[in-house]
Amino acid sequence: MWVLLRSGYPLRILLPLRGAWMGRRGLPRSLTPGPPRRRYRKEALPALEAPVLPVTTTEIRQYLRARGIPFQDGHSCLRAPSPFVGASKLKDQTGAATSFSLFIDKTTGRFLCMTTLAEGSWEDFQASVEGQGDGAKEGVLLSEAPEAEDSEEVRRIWDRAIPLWELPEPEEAQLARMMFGLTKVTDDTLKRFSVRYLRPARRLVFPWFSPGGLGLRGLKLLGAETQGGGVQYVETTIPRPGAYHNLFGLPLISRRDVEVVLTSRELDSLALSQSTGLPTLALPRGTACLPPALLPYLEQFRRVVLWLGNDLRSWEAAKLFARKLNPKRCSLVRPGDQQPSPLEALNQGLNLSRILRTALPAWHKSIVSFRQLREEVLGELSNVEQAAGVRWSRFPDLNRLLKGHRKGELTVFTGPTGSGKTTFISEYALDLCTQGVNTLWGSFEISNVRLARVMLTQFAVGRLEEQLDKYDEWADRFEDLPLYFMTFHGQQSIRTVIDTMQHAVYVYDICHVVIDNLQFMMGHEQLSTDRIAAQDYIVGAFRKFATDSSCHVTLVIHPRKEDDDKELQTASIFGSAKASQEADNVLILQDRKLVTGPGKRYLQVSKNRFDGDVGVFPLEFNKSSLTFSIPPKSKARLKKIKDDNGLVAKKPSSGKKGAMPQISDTCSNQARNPNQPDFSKPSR
Ligand SMILES: Nc1ncnc2c1ncn2[C@@H]1O[C@H](COP(=O)(O)OP(=O)(O)OP(=O)(O)O)[C@@H](O)[C@H]1O
Repeated sequence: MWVLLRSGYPLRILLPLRGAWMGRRGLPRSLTPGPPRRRYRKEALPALEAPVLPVTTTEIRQYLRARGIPFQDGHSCLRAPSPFVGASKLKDQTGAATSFSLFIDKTTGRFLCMTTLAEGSWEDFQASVEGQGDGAKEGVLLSEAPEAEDSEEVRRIWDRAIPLWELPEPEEAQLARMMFGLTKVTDDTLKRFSVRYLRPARRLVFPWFSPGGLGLRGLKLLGAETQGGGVQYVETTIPRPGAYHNLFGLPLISRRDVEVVLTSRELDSLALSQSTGLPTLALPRGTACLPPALLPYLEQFRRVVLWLGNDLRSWEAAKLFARKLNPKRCSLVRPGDQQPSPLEALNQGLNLSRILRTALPAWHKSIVSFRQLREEVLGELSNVEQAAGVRWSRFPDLNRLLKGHRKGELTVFTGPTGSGKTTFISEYALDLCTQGVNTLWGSFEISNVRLARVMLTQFAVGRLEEQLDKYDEWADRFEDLPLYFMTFHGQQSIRTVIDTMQHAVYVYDICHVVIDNLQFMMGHEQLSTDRIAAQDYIVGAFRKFATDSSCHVTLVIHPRKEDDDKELQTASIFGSAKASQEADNVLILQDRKLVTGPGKRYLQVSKNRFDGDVGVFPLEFNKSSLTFSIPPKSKARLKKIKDDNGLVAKKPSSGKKGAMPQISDTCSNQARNPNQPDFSKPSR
């Protein structure tokens, strides 16, 4: 897990959260057996509190021009001669392709020198340029020492793994092929991609070679387990996922290749390469993210086809990644019965080249006709469950009402002061994050350490103070969640916050931003009319961000002062009606007793733009785990329906659509007792 470090302005500095509080387990973020990956840094790191100004593509260009540095415009990067390549080496190189070996990310300014593998921030680059004639004087090229522990492990596993066709027992080889769906993948294909098999663990082993084939930098191990008639794949990477930046298949790409097919699994790339002969690369973390660090390796391609899988999530990911890669050069293979994942297509005897020809351009004009939309509409209709978004595993009632958590929406959340808003929203976001929703937190009121402590307690569903020996175990698991924190504290300008969010979407493929709370962006306006106007502006900015970035924003807003004996309503949200109008969902944490029940808090869904279902359900706070999701078993659940003017008791209902709870292993005691009254949906 990483922290976005604030420095007054958007952030291009990243630190592992471990440094701040995770502590002891020192697994490496970057592993470099083989030639070390070099990271360029200034002699003194910038002080964390010093402002780091945001950079734009225009500024990067202006800077390069002003310094007389020639550059070429690429798809996601600018290319320039590398100051990190020795002069003699440069002289030997004639073509621009080799001498322009520095790739500068147009959005972040980060650079990578393909020749030396030096990398760093835009400030690092400027420092090296300004320190010239001898660029290395101003700074130090740091060879990141390979973590001995990991390199040894990589080497040990790799040496013990053997090619599938060298397995002594034909039955074992046959079984392994069947488990991984590789019965139609030839030995030759496995050989070309250097895939091995680790017998004792029954894992396929995919290597990560340094560019240029100079050494082994890491591994991915893939296990296959049968589950309910299907196969469940389990992945382990060394180094751990955050530092595993392997584009599997890269050593097979030639400089002259101008087209590539990106897949989300190594197995898919094997199938594609074998049946189409086209260059193909597998993304290191599937549909979860496309780290910008990989973009320089994809610059050479004039056409990129994304064929990421056969579900709506893969389709959404493909659209997001295409934005980063430059949609004008991207085409997307749409999931469908006749267009499953590449490996399945191979196994079903489908023609993969023909499927690739059906790929749709990612570039959309501003005005489209229904003809261009009809396939998307069909996709949504035939995948209603997936279109409803990611379902909570701890809050079945939220699934019942909201149906799921969808990209591009704005959720406004309110509740009385001190009622537990932060605590609840922390668990609500954590639940999604554990299911792979990349999450960015903006906690302006409580420190990240405090927040992380609450979240970790909720994650472990128990008090860690009393079992510190388990701390590392939980912390390690927690650290692998796609969870990031902005380090803002106290008042912030909305521009800075939105810039940071945009940066995080680009760098970490963030799909959910939680802002706690909006009042910290309102400045110090004293007049209430100014405050309301400021709030409207901020809500509008978050709305626009959610839509433009296809990212869900959950915004905590304080309520206006109300009589203590009144329930909060949508109209109780501080400010004008703008917040509730712009919001797709409005959630209210009520801390008054239900009229007929024992619950102390309950959650009210008072607006749901997706399908209109609104209603309430009780929340039982568990003080030791700080969770709301595990109610005491014995208590009767009472029912209410929501009406914006107050709460009205309603009879239990049964057999409602979407009433099935989602049960996870952390909340299996949540399964609803059919004899207990259900909570309602309601009136609209
Ligand atoms: N249902 C609850 N019952 C008792 N204590 C609770 C409950 N929910 C949260 N708490 C505790 O109350 C304290 C305040 O909770 P929290 O910070 O989540 O409230 P909040 O509504 O976000 O506050 P604020 O209005 O100041 O932003 C925390 O110590 C939390 O553990």
